[in-house]
Amino acid sequence: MKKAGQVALEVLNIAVALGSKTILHDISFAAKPGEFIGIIGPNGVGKSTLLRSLRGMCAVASGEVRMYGRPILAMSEKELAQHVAYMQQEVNVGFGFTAREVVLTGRYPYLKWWQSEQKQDYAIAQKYMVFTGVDKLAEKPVQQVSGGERQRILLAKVLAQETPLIFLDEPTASLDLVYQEEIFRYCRIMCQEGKTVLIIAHDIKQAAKFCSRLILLADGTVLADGKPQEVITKENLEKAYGLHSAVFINKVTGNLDIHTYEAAGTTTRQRAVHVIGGGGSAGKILRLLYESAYTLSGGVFQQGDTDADIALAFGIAAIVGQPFCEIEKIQAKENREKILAADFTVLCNLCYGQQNFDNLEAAFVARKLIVIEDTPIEERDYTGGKATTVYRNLLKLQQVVVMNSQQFAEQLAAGEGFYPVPD
Ligand SMILES: Nc1ncnc2c1ncn2[C@@H]1O[C@H](COP(=O)(O)OP(=O)(O)OP(=O)(O)O)[C@@H](O)[C@H]1O
Repeated sequence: MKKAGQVALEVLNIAVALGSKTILHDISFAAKPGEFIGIIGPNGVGKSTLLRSLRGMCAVASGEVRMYGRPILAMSEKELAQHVAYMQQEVNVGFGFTAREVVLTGRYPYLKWWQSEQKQDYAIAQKYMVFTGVDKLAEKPVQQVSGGERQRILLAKVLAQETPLIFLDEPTASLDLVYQEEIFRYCRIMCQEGKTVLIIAHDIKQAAKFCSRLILLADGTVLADGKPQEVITKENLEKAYGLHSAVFINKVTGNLDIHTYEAAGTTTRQRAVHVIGGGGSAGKILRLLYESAYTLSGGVFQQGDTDADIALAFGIAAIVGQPFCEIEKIQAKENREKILAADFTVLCNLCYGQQNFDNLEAAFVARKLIVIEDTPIEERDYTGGKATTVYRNLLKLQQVVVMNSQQFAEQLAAGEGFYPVPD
């Protein structure tokens, strides 16, 4: 008997072995009605095994699984099927069955052995075929529908089971982007109606966009469990997938986004570089240097500026000032300290106004300075010529090397350094 406010699913310290191999261990979590939980993790980590165990299709070596307070081992197959509908990764749909017949099989937990489907079962099947947009295919043999349509027919079947819990094992595999999003949207609607959905997903960005919670598996257990932004961090992605990444909020979509990159030859961070930028001038330079394993600092950027966002995404120590304000004394001082502490400094192709003029003056203290020049200084000078004069004086200094950002990228990739002596 389900009661309001009850936990839908409890997983109490389970371990699962297949043959002699322990696949999962120390797994505990609880799921409430209305939660949309994405299960993510690398290939072979045990996501399908976990879902099968929670459905009672794979025995647990220790621990217990409960649905609405009842241990699943105490439930009959029919009772279980009234609690949870499960869409497996590989489903063999019987040859010659129409879409409607397939969806109607979702009603079997409610039929007595002597009964065939009733009028009401047909109505329920119809309702979910409409919901997943396959009602027009009702009389078509499932062998004659597309992969995407087939997935939606199978989803309608799972929904026709009308269970409070729904488990989906990669329901979006082999679907195009539109169908993938649709399945996630259907799930979100179902959760808003009070169901609990557990979905195995490989597309982390999509899972983060739609799921209310993510469970990340690694090394046979739960590495992280929480809201998408708590689970999808560069540290967790590195631990679980061995993936080097920057995690950030995409300003265009407003969604969590991930930038992945190949790690440089060395995993230990090498020489220290300070990047003077702002207004988006430093983004590419910061990314290139970070991916080449330099230890970075940057500034003085302005809050809300993409350079500040990029620094945040990569976990780079950045000096960030208030937008539309002159660089404050304390930030100017910190900027110079970082420049002095760095092995070399990069002055990006930034535009100068009164507010950020100190960024140009600070560059004079650099012992080694690379000046990125993609556009002539005159086109970037909003100080009435003052910045141009100071910039020209800067370029006369012996420690200054001038190049455009393309040359910078090429020299960095070549790994030869920027100076005749090591940087
Ligand atoms: N019958 C079996 N006997 C022994 N080991 C098995 C068996 N079935 C699967 N495994 C192993 O169990 C581990 C977990 O498999 P599982 O399919 O649960 O992983 P997964 O995370 O769902 O993978 P994927 O992302 O590739 O679908 C894998 O290492 C797999 O090789």
